[in-house]
Amino acid sequence: MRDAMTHAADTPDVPSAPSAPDAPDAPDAPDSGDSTRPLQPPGVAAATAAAALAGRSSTSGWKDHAGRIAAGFALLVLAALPLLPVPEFWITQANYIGMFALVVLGLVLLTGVAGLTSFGQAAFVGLGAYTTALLSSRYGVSPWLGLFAGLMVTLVVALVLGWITLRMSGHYLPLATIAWALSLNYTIANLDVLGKYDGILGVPALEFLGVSLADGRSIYYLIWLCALLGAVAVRHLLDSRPGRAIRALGGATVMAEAMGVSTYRYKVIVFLLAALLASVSGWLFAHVQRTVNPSPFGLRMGIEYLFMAVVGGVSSVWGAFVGAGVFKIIEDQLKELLPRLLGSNGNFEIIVLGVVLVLMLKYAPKGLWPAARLLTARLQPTRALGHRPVGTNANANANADADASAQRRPHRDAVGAPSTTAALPRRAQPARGTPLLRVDRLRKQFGGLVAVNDVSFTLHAGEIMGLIGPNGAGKSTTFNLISGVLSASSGRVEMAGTPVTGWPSRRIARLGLSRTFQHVKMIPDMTVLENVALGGYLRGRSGTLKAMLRLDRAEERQLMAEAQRQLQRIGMQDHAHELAGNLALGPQRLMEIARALCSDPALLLLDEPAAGLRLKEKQALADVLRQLRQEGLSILLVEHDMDFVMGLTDRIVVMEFGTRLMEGTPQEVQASPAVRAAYLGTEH
Ligand SMILES: Nc1ncnc2c1ncn2[C@@H]1O[C@H](COP(=O)(O)OP(=O)(O)OP(=O)(O)O)[C@@H](O)[C@H]1O
Repeated sequence: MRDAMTHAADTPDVPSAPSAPDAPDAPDAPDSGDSTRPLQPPGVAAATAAAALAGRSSTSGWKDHAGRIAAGFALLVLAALPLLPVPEFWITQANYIGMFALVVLGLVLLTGVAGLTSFGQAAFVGLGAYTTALLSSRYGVSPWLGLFAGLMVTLVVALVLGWITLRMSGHYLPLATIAWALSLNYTIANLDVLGKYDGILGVPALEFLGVSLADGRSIYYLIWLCALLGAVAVRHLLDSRPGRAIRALGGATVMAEAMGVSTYRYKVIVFLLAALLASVSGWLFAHVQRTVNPSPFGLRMGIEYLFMAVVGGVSSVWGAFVGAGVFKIIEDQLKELLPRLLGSNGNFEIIVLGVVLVLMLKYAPKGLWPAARLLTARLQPTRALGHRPVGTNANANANADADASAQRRPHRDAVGAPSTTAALPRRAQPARGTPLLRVDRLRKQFGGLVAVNDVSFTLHAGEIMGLIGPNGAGKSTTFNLISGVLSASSGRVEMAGTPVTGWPSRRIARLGLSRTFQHVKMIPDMTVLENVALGGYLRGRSGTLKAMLRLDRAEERQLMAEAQRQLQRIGMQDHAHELAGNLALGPQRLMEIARALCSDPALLLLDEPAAGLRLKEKQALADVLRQLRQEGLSILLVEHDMDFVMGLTDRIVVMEFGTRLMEGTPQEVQASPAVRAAYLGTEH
């Protein structure tokens, strides 16, 4: 168990959606210290970091430049399209692509990033469309008020649905989305007031400052304004404090909770955002079509939105546009072509699209946008690759799409000027020698197995305590009970005088407890710097709206500067912009320590921090931990490397078969025949 890691760190094909680093029984992989850079004492690292950042800028500068030119060109084409003498059909297509992309953007957040699959987004489109259609056509309400009303109706319905379904896991959530997609659609189709299957006719056109948006060319700008604003807001969100928490939802919830994140709250937020984006699309749809009926809001359309997301790249913001565009254009062409080819009418395009989806899942599961990014990264001039900074690799660059990786730019700003960024406030450490952690007859049973059997000990502020014992002794389970990852069967845990037994880990984290995990838990497609910054979650305040409006930059700079500082402290600064999933096990463990330190803890729980490190790295890590102790931090560590433990700890608790065998100084423990017997597996 102890040498296990959560994923293949050197896998070149890093998934753009978070994988499952939280899985407790992840496959074992050999330790690899090769890419580990020696730990450096605090302060020595600054020059190296600056050099790495300077080296980095030439590659990313080229990419940024090319990216900006491509984006500028795309915007120019978008802006000019309605002014050009192109067929009306093109404009209609572009309008639908913009409206579809809005819904798919929600799916990028919900499914691609947060890992919550929904087949029901079309129902939210329907809520937005029907609300404005009903109010504006029957009651003469302004369509702009209809937008607001649609958003409110969607918000209420999504809140209720989210509250009921978002605690479900596995296959149950997608099944639940199918259920509510069907029931919402049938409800709409059977209400007299909504015109049943005939729907509502005579929906008025939108007007803006007295200008009618009745024709396709004039509403085009509004549709694309909404779509692009949605995309920018989603990108901003993903590149922020709440964004990092959202990106943990896809497979790192245990870790995120231990860093103080309420993962359920963020699931609800993402669900609401996706529903609201769909509702805006529905509002536009109603005023483009000037009529609504239930069929565009059914389950089939819900599946097609997911299809678009997968085609474009389910975790990629710009992939939403690619997916919507490719889907709409191919579907329309097939609708024209297939009946002519086959000589009869029918929805043959569905069959072809189904086959295309299966082939895409097989050969390009990440979607077209990430595939295009990979291709352009490969075509990148070798000159630029030659300037790649220490610690990064081509795969990191190529896979750094996730569009979630928009985050890099501000981070560079942040770490580029750490001296001008005010440091985050720090917690007052408890007085040295006072009891900080009291564990009293703590017990955990897994069925008939007593993993932790009435264990008691007290850790005092400012000391480093070791928790050792043979494999299976119950050390990691004890860690999980103390930190709230597992709930105790009985017993009591007190942190700084506060009873925390039964508290969830995010609540305990607020008291200043931070931890690392026996099996590294991280977000592999986020950079090392971002992973570490997630540790500082509780030190920030910026919420979702602030992040989407980009009003969080000052705080974000502080968080990033703090993350950079902690990386420097443990000698990992050269890896700051590398994808965490590309690190070897040793650096991943160090990254976890930096992440825990980023929370400014009073008590640090380290589960096998030295595993995967080379001798010099272990010695440097021990130096860093001693330095932390000097600064007043208290540390409880589980470790199998006896030299490391004996040279570092003040006191040691030895466990065997779930019970506390003894407690004493390193010398007392080393001299104990009982401890030796426990390790040798003999009677005592
Ligand atoms: N979730 C679980 N369900 C059932 N049994 C578990 C669970 N977690 C741990 N155990 C069992 O509890 C016992 C203690 O496990 P634990 O991981 O705490 O030991 P450890 O001292 O940390 O061992 P190692 O040094 O090998 O990591 C083991 O027998 C283990 O198989």
